[in-house]
Amino acid sequence: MTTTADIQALIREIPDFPQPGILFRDITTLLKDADGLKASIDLMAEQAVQYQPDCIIGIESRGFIFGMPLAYQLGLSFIPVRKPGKLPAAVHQVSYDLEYGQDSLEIHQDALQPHHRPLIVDDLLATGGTAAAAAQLVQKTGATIAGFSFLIELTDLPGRQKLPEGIPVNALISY
Ligand SMILES: O=P(O)(O)OC[C@H]1O[C@H](OP(=O)(O)OP(=O)(O)O)[C@H](O)[C@@H]1O
Ligand SMILES: Nc1ncnc2[nH]cnc12
Repeated sequence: MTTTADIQALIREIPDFPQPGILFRDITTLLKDADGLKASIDLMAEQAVQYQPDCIIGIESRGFIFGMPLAYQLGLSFIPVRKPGKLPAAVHQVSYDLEYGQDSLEIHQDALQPHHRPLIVDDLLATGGTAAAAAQLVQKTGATIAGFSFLIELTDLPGRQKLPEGIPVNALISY
């Protein structure tokens, strides 16, 4: 059986990427291990089901890697939250700060209805700027966020504090 400790051991650390002072948690070494990849999705799905989501939101781009298989495994639909200029129909947009820069995210205005309960999925929670922006996008649609699901949380950064209060947050692995 592949455990969370096994999964953690497959994640590579790259110092000073993409800029000095950042310790980059590289998931490509996990993704190229078939057992590690399967266990990551299985364990995230087992955990996420308790939030009773009715659809999955994946945040471009690493959030797609985990969000889509999670949606497939749980039998749910998938909604992409994308970087600016990629979605073709009318969008909501939110700007946010990253651990290393600034960016914007967009969602199609008709992606969610107010009765929906999306689970927001990403590979990693650092400062929380990205996930908080995705949450703001969901709020613009009137839907209720069921929870947040991450593979990795960097606990020395105040990511959780940036997320809306009272909504469950889970990460498989903490550093
Ligand atoms: O909690 P935060 O400080 O916002 O950082 C976390 C975000 O940073 C990374 O994405 P990045 O913007 O590097 O894009 P990518 O997924 O396309 O690599 C990561 O995949 C998260 O989405
Ligand atoms: N330290 C980090 N490692 C990998 N991805 C990240 N995204 C934001 N911070 C990161």
